[in-house]
Amino acid sequence: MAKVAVIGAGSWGTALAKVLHTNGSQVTVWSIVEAEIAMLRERHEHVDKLPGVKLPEDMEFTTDLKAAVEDKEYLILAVPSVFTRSTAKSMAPFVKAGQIIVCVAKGIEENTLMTLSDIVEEEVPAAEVAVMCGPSHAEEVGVGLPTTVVAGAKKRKVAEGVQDIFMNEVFRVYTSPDVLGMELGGSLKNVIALAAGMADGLGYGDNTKAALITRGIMEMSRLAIKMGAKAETLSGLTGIGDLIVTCESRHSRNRKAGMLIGQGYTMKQAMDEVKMVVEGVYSAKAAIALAKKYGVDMPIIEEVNCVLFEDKPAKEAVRELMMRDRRAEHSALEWEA
Ligand SMILES: NC(=O)C1=CN([C@@H]2O[C@H](COP(=O)(O)OP(=O)(O)OC[C@H]3O[C@@H](n4cnc5c(N)ncnc54)[C@H](O)[C@@H]3O)[C@@H](O)[C@H]2O)C=CC1
Ligand SMILES: O=C(CO)COP(=O)(O)O
Repeated sequence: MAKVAVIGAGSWGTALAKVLHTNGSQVTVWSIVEAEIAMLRERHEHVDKLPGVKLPEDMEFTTDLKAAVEDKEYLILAVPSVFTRSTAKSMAPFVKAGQIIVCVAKGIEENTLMTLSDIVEEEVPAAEVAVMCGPSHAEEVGVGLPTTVVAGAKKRKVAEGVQDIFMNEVFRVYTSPDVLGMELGGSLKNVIALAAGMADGLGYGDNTKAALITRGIMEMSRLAIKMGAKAETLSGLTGIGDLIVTCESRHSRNRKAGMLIGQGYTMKQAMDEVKMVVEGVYSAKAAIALAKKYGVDMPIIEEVNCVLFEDKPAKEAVRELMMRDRRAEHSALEWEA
């Protein structure tokens, strides 16, 4: 039986805590939000963020970070990306060499352009750092619908350890050494999902959605590969797989926020309405900064930035994408002489 703490009690942390407990781990859930812990203790259910998913009576809930972190083999870091650094910094004094921190959030830090695992390595040098992501909405994981994800780490042993504690007959976990590719896939897809949602909100159709997903994965891949990620990762679960689920699913927070913006809500109104974290809004500026730094063309992500931060109407953004200079689909393909 592994001793595990889930740090962050939003919808994802709660769903993963349930998976770990089902698999026989002893699970402690920590949140900085006292009212959330009080609710979890009393109701054994996150009634706001994951209603209908009952948590076991012997799961512990605490606001005491030291107690949560100490003596645990695995620390599952499930706070939204904007709180990753502050939470990691607060955990650092309690983390001992060899404890494994698994980053399950998705994002790129706006001012440093760092991935979340890099932030955790910087803040908690004693820890071994892993990531886990893929096409996995909490609402479906919480009720045990078959789901596949990938556990990533530089060392195979660490990734396989994460695979061991999470894997079961409805939660299949692959492993990968391409942590960078996984994290870029998981973060950039949220920005494309905002665009897909905007298309839905504008009343556009399946053709538009397919175009955004296909051209979206191309621009995500262009950047990720230039940064050193592997092409296979972008065409796997944490790339195209996660992009498909987030652009299509009724559970997707980013798609929903985009849809509201497409219907005329402001970014702030849309984020308030979704009530859970809309990571694409935070990753959008970082994505465009990385595109500039690495000299990569990312037209969809550029237009999403214009809609979010420059009040460009979503309809106008789609028109501009459609009216870009004509070109070949794959510029590297050669023509007959
Ligand atoms: N919900 C999902 O289906 C999935 C979410 N993720 C990722 O997991 C991360 C967390 O997402 P959700 O659980 O959906 O978010 P959420 O919006 O449901 O939960 C946010 C939680 O953050 C915590 N929090 C609030 N303020 C904080 C602070 N100042 N410091 C530290 N923690 C604080 C609280 O526990 C709060 O419930 C995101 O990066 C998301 O992209 C990844 C896969 C699936
Ligand atoms: O990353 C996630 C699911 O894989 C959560 O983000 P969305 O809810 O926007 O899809």
